[in-house]
Amino acid sequence: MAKNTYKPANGTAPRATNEARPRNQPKAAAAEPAREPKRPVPPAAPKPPRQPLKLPDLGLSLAFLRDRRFQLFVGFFFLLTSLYLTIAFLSYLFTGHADQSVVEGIDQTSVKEAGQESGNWLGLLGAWVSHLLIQQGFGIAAFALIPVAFAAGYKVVFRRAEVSLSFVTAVCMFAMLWLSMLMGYLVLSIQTPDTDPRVAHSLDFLSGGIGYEAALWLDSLIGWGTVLLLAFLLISFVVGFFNVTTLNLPRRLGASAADDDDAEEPARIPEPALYGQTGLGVNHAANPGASLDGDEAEDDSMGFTLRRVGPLAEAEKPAPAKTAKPEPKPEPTRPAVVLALDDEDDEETPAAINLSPATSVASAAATMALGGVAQAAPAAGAAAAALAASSGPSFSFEAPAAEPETAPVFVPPSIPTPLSLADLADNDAPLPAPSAPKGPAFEVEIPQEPEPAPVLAIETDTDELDPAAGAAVAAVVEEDEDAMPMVNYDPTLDLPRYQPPALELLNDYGQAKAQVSKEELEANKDRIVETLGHYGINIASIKATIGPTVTLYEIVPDAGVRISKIKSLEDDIALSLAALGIRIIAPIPGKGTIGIEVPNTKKEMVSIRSVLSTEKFRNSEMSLPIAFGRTITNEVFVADLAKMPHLLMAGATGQGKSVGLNVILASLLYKRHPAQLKFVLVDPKKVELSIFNKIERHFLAKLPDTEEAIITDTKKVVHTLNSLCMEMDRRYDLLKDAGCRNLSEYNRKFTERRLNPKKGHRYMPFIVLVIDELADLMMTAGKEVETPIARLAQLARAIGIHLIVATQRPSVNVITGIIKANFPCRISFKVTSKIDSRTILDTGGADQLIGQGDMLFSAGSDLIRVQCAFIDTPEVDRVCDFIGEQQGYSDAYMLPEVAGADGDAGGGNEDMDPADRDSMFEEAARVIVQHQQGSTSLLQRRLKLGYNRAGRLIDQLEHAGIVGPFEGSKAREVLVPDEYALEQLLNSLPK
Ligand SMILES: Nc1ncnc2c1ncn2[C@@H]1O[C@H](COP(=O)(O)OP(=O)(O)OP(=O)(O)O)[C@@H](O)[C@H]1O
Repeated sequence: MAKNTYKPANGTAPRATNEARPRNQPKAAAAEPAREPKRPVPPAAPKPPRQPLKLPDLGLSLAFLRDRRFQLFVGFFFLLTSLYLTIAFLSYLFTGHADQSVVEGIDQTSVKEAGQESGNWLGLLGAWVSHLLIQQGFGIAAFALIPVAFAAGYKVVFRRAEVSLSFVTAVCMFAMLWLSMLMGYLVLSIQTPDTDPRVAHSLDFLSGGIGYEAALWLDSLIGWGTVLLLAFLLISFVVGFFNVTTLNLPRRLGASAADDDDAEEPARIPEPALYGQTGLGVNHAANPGASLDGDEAEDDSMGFTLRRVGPLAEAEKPAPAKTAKPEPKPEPTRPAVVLALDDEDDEETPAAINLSPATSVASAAATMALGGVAQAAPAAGAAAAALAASSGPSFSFEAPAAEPETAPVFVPPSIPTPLSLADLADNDAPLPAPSAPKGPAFEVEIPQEPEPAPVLAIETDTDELDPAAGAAVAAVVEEDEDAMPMVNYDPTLDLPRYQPPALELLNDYGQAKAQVSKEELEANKDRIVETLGHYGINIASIKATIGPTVTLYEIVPDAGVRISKIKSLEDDIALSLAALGIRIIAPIPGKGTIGIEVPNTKKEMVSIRSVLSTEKFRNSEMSLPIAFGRTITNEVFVADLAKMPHLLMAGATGQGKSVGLNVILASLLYKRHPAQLKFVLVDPKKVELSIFNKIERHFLAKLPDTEEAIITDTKKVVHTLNSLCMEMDRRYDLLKDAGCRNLSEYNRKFTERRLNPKKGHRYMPFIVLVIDELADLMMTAGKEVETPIARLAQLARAIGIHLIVATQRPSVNVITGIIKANFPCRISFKVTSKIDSRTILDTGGADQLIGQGDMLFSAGSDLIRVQCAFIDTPEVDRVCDFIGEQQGYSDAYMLPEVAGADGDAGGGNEDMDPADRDSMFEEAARVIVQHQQGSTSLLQRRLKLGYNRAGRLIDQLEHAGIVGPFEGSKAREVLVPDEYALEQLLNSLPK
C-alpha cells in the first residue's frame, strides 16, 4: 500500500518532513486534487523545513535518556508512585488525623518510634507524604496528582497515551488548585468564632494549607467576591482550554431530540471531530476508521450541514487504477460520494465537494476550504472525510496517486495567516480555530498494538458532539467483539521504532565520472569504421554512448548491408580494437541500429550508495525493488523481484556473483520493513551469507528448533524447501479462503481488517529464498531439491515466495530443463564458455563480458547489459549491524515444521506414534537390514512401492533408529547390524 506524504511545493521541505517523522508512523494522507475550480490564491510563505526532534548534542551526557532501560525505569517509577500515592492518600483519609501529631513531632522522636506509631498503611513515609501534600498542600484536591503520575508512567512505559499527557496534566493541575481554593473558602465560611476548634481543625484536610491560605487572602481582599472569582476562573479555563466558542445549548438539545427520533441508532462520531478541538490528542491519521453511520454530519456552530446526496455519477467517478484488472469476484467498493454543503450563512452558494472513500481528514478539510467554507474547514473536513468513508466498513488513508507537491496554497477568508495544505496534513501543526484563540494542538500518537487492535466503538450522545463549541465530551468506549475494526492494521507497528539503514553506512566514492577520453573514443570509432571498411561495409553514421564499463557504438550501416555479416565480424573487430569482451548487438532491439560494445580502458566502479540514493530507487513503488547497477547508458537499473518472479544467477567464480547477491539483499533491506520481508538463506559455501546472521530476528526465516537461521547443511536444505512448499500450500489455502488472487490483494484485505485473524488469517510477509550455490545442492541431493525448487518456482509467485538461485556452474545437470523453464529472469556474470552462456541465457554473450560485476540481465527476450553495483563486505557488515542492533522480533520468522525435519538425530523411537507406522514397516526394516543398504529405491524395487511410500518408510525407519540420517545422494547408513538385533529392536518398539 503506497502512502504518500505531503510535499510542499518548494520541493525541499518534504524530505525534512519525512525525516522529522518516524518512519513507521502513519503518514498524513495526501490531498485529493480538488475537483472544484481552484480559486487564485496568493503564495504562502515557505514553511521552514521541520527538523527531526533531536536531543541537544551534549556529548554522552544525555545519551542515557534514549536508553530504553532508563525510560522503563522512569516509567515504572511514575506508575508505582501513582499507586503509592493512592494508597497513602486513601489511608490518610482514615488515619491522617491521628498521624498528624506523629508527623509533626518527628523531630522530637526517633524515626523508628514514629514509624511504629503512625497508622498509615504505608508507614511513616506514607503518613508524611500525605500530610505534606494533603494537610499542608492542597487538601483532598491533591488526589489530582495521581492521574498525572499514572499518565506519565503509562506513556513512558507503553509509548502511547490513551489521553494525552499534557491534557491530563493541565486538567488535573487546574482542578487541584481550583478545588483547593474552593475548599479553602468553604472551610473559611464554616469556621466562625463559635465553631468548635476541633471540628474546624478536622476540616483542614479538605483544603490543605495552600488552599486555605489562598482563600484567606482572597477573602480579605474581595470578600464573597471570591466565589465569583472562582466561578470566573472555572469558566475561563473551560472556555480557553476546551475552545468553547458558542453557547447554543438549548437549541442543540432540541435539535438533538429531533435527530434522535429520526435516527435509528446513534451516529458514530468521527474521532477527529470528537477529540480534535478538545485536546484529547487522538491522532486522526491513526484512527481513520471512525465513521458516521448516518448520511449527515451537522455542525451548527459553524453553520453548515454535510449531507451525502448520492454517489458520483459514473463519469465523475475516479478512473480505476491502472493496475486494476477484471476480477472474478470483485470486492465491494465504496462509492465516492458527493457532499453538499448547506451553508446557513451563505445560502446563495451552497458548495458541493466530491470525496472519495480514501479522502483524508486533511484533504477533506482542504477541499472544503477551497470550496469556500474555510471557517469550517478543520472540523468540517473531519466530519466530511468520515462521512465519505461511512459507506464502507473501513476508511482507508491510502493517498491518491496525484502528487501533492503542486497542491495549491489557499487562504481561508477568516484566517489571517496563510495556511498550506501541508499544515492541514501535518498532525503536529496546530489547527486554526475560527474565532477563538488557537486550541490545543493535535497530538500525534502512534497506535502500538502489534496485533489487530480490539474493536473500539464510541457511543456518545449527539448533543455533546460539538467539537467547535468545545462542550465536554462524554464518550463511552466499549469493546465490541463483533463490530468491524475501523483502524487499518499496520504490520510495521510490530516494530514501531525500526529505522531502515541509512545511506551513510555505505561507502561514498563520490560521483564517478566517465573515464573514457575523447582520444579513446575517436580511436575506437576510427578502428571500427576501418575494420568494417575492410570487409566492404560502409557506415552511414556512428554514435557513442559511454557507460560505466563499456562504450556502446551505435552504427547505422549503408543501405543493403546484411546484418549477419557485421555479426560475423565480431572477432575481427575485437582483434582490430585489441580489446576483449566486444559484443555486437545486431540489431539493437527497437532501434534499428547495430551496437558494438567496447570495454572502456578504465572501468568505472558503480557504488551501491550511488544507486540506492537515486530517486528512481528511493521513490520506487515496486514491491521488492532491486537496484542492480547501471546500464550501459548510465541509467540506474531497478527491477522488481516480485514481478520477475524468480531469479537465476550464474557466473564463473570470481566474476561478481556474491557481490551481486549482496547488492540484491541490501537493496531489499533498504526498502522493506522486517514485517514485510523475510529471507531464507541457503549458503552451502558456509561463508558467503554468514554475515547476515545478525539480522536473524528481523529479516530471516528458519525451521523451528534449528539454531542457525542460515542453512549451510545440505540435509537441512531439503527440509527447508519442503517447509516452504508447506508454507506455500498454507498461503494458497488462506488466499482461497479470503477470495484473493495474490498476496498483495490478500494483505490489503487483511490490513483493512476484512479478514479475521481468529480464522487463521495473518499478514503475510514476502519470503525470498536465496540459494548461493545450486550446483552443490544438485550434486548432493539431486531430485530432492530439484522437485521442491521447481514446485516453488512454478506456483509461489502469487503467494509472495520468490527464489534467487545462484550457481557458478551453469551446466545442464545443474540448471536442468525443469528449473530453467521456471526461471524466466536470469542474470549472467562472465562465464567461461559460449555453451555456459547458452545454458543460462539461451544465447551467447555472457562469455564476452569483462568480469568484475559486468553482467547481462535477461527477462524473456530482452538482454540488458548492466554494470552491477559494488558493495563491500564491511558495508554489508555495517548495514547488518545497524539493523541487528535495533529491537527485533523474539526469534526468526518460523516456517512450518516438516515431518522428519529433525531427523538427523537418528534414534529417538519413543515419540513415534505406532498408529502412524506404515503396515509394511517391519517388512521394510527386514529388507533394509538384510541388504545393509538404507536406500529408498531398494524398498521400491523389493516391496513394489511407489516413491512416496518408500520415502515415508525410510523416514519411519530413520525415526526408529534403524537407518541413519539422509546423506545426500548416498544411501543411508544402516544402524542395525543383523536380523537378530532388528527383531529385538522391533519388539522394543511400542505396539
Ligand atoms: N560490481 C562490481 N564492481 C566492481 N568489482 C567487483 C564487482 N563485483 C565483483 N567485483 C570484484 O570481483 C571480486 C570477486 O567477486 P565475487 O566474490 O562476488 O565473485 P564470485 O562470483 O562470488 O566468486 P565465487 O563464486 O568464487 O564466490 C570482488 O572481490 C571484487 O573485487
